[in-house]
Amino acid sequence: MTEWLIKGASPLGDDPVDVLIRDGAIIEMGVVDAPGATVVDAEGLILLPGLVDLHTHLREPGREDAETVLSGSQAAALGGFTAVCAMANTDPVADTAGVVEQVWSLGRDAGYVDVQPIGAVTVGLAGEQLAELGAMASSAAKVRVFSDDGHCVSDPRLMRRALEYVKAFDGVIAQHAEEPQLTVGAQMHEGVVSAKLGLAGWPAVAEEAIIARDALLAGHVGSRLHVCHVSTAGSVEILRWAKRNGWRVTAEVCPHHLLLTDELATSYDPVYKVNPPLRTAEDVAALRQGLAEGVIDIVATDHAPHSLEDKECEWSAARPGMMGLQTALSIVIKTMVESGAIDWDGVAQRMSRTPARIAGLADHGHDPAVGGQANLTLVDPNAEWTVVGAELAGPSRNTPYAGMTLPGAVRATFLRGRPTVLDGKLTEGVSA
Ligand SMILES: NC(=O)N[C@@H](CC(=O)O)C(=O)O
Ligand SMILES: [Zn+2]
Ligand SMILES: [Zn+2]
Repeated sequence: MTEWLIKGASPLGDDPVDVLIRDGAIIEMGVVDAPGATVVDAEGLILLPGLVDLHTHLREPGREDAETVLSGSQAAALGGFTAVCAMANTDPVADTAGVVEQVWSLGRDAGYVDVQPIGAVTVGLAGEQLAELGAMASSAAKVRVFSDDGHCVSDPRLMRRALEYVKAFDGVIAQHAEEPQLTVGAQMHEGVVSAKLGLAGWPAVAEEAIIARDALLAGHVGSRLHVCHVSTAGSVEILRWAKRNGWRVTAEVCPHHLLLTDELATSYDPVYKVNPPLRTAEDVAALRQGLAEGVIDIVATDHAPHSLEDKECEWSAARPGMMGLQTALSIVIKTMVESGAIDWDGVAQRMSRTPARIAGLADHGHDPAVGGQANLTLVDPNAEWTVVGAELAGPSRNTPYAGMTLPGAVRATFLRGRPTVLDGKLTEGVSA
């Protein structure tokens, strides 16, 4: 088997070392000479544990015209990820052992990242009847994260039962926090800009009310709650309160909510339409602060590719969601690292270690160390690149960052000791 020698990389920004990889594992770190090994020149590059995304939409089965497990896996590898959690809002919905096993094996065949399926909480995401959570947990896909994402589990009794049920196998319910009665017809954040544009608003309280309720429920039954795509300053306050109470609540923020605001809707370009919506500059500041403090635990992409027909249309007809896998790390560098709010260790914490722990992915989220599995990412912190929608992996191109020049570029990604990306380009993958 091929040996790989990464030369002169800086683990988490520390002093440069060489890293020798064989049979999927790191076998030596320091000043290493290995004549037979293939050398990867990593001078000036940061070495991170492979990134882990807790919130990805892969669209297969059902909307392969927008993304497949293969194309989404490739986008993930290019973005520096070694594992992604695939959301359940596919067609058919991932609400049975059969569907989650199918997605899991498609991911393994694709061979670019570990694809860990998320199971639906309710049958068909309909919010009426619990799905077969136990069967999904004991399937080959070993599901631990359950979510009706795209929809809120709004019935408090059902939410309580789901939280209680997953306790048996240390599962977690990942909630899309949106009180549906408060967002009927909503098109964008409810505020000054929506009033000016005459678009129906999605108020902050619709998110905050559900987070507060679910935190109370999770505290009451002693279960794990994860809050998806936190978007408001008020939500950060509620999470701070929940954590102070010692409840088992974790939360994620998406890159787009760390950078973009509702002002962008004045263009009426549906590329800026997303759930929850882009909020105000005050919300953006509070989210950055919450992420720096650890009140918000992780960054997750909510990568939501959509076909051209679903996105290149008028605002009200467009589907919500934006692509994010290939831009996530750069947006985090731009919003959090360049400002000094977090360092590279902080990036590893929020984009690898903690998401791996929440998802229960034992092989991921470990700092580079001798004996450990080689799931690694090499980043050039000084590179810049300009985003072009048509150059992103997969058939969709709904990126809100088109034309922006972003800092930081992924140069290589290793999955179990084999490169999925080298020199910033995809390899053949690591299947077979
Ligand atoms: N975020 C979005 O705007 N859309 C997501 C669903 C979701 O994450 O709620 C999608 O599946 O397209
Ligand atoms: Zn959602
Ligand atoms: Zn989502």
